[in-house]
Amino acid sequence: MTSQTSHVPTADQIRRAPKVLLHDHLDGGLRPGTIIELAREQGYSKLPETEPDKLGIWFREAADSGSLERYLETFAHTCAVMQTREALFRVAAECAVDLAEDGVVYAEVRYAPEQHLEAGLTLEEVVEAVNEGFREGERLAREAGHRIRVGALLTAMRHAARSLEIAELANRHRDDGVVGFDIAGAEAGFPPTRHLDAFEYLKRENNHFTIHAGEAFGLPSIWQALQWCGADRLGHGVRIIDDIEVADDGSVRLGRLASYVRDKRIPLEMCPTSNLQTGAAASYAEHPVGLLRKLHFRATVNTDNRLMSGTSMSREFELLVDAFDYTLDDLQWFTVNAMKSAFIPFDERLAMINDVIKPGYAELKSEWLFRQTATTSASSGREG
Ligand SMILES: O=c1[nH]cnc2c1ncn2[C@@H]1O[C@H](CO)[C@@H](O)[C@H]1O
Ligand SMILES: [Zn+2]
Repeated sequence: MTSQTSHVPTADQIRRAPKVLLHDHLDGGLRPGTIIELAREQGYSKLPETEPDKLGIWFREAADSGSLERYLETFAHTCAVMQTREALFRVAAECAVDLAEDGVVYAEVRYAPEQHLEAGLTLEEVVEAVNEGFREGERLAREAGHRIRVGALLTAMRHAARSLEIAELANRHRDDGVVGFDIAGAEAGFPPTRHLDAFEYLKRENNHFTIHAGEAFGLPSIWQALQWCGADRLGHGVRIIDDIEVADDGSVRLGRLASYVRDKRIPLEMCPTSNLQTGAAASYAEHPVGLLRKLHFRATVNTDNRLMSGTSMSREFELLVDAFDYTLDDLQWFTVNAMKSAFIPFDERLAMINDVIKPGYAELKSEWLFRQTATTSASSGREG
């Protein structure tokens, strides 16, 4: 057994590996059982299923439509039950606990405050309830022996007209658990430049933002997000491969935009399963993350919506290990990339990399040594 093959991670090692998640929607990650309980408490009667397993399957299948617009329709049910302080607190706490159990040590979780005002909460109250929920989830995770830190990203919906207001909200709460801003929703027909005032405001405030771009629409969306809006990161960004040519002899030519993305180390928040469901990629093996990792783009791996995709960080890593034969070194590379790209201060990112991520992977990588010793002594014992 060579050390190289020993480093092909097992499912158990992937789960125990420290992981960093930059792109996860709070309203796309509820436990099915929680949705059912909240719906019952709140008198919401439109759920398509009332048994947790069936509801989980319903979300996955409904999200498998091949279209981003149809995929997004499923969020009507999750948002419907996230309209009170108690519900937001519970969903946020469970999110932190679930991520921690899956081995995520740092997460930026996003949601759109404007979608949680139907029962009379103010934007401020929504942010406070979610922040309190994340703190509670971090505490519960610690009690269960896990360490996780969760930051919030406030999303504005790109079809709506509240982005400046949401950007101001994010800025007001920047020292209080909100680490940045995002825009999401249907991409085609809603270019990021519609929200230029919000992005310009955040830049003047020296604040951070990511933009969903290059998922359901191609290079022009990525170009606008970077060169007009000044995004720090790209949500998905998979269509950047439209600006990369791979010749038959394997040589690669990057266009101007792809070169810029790689040269400037623009982080790509890639979400493989979500991309298969919305039609942005055809299969795991053909997912652009494979090529982008080889070309040393600042690629990261993410869940997007754990409920709609029936996934977790560990599962996304497992699927990529199957598709691309990734080793623990590759998973560490994605994880360090993600931590470098987080919106928390540099010294804290560095400490997470040096004190949590690298030691965690080093520990996992050393395990094969001990397994081999045990096998050898057992077999020599039998022979003797
Ligand atoms: O992959 C995606 N692309 C674009 N928008 C999305 C995606 N996943 C979720 N949302 C949208 O973001 C809102 C806030 O969390 C969700 O309600 C959903 O409408
Ligand atoms: Zn997303």
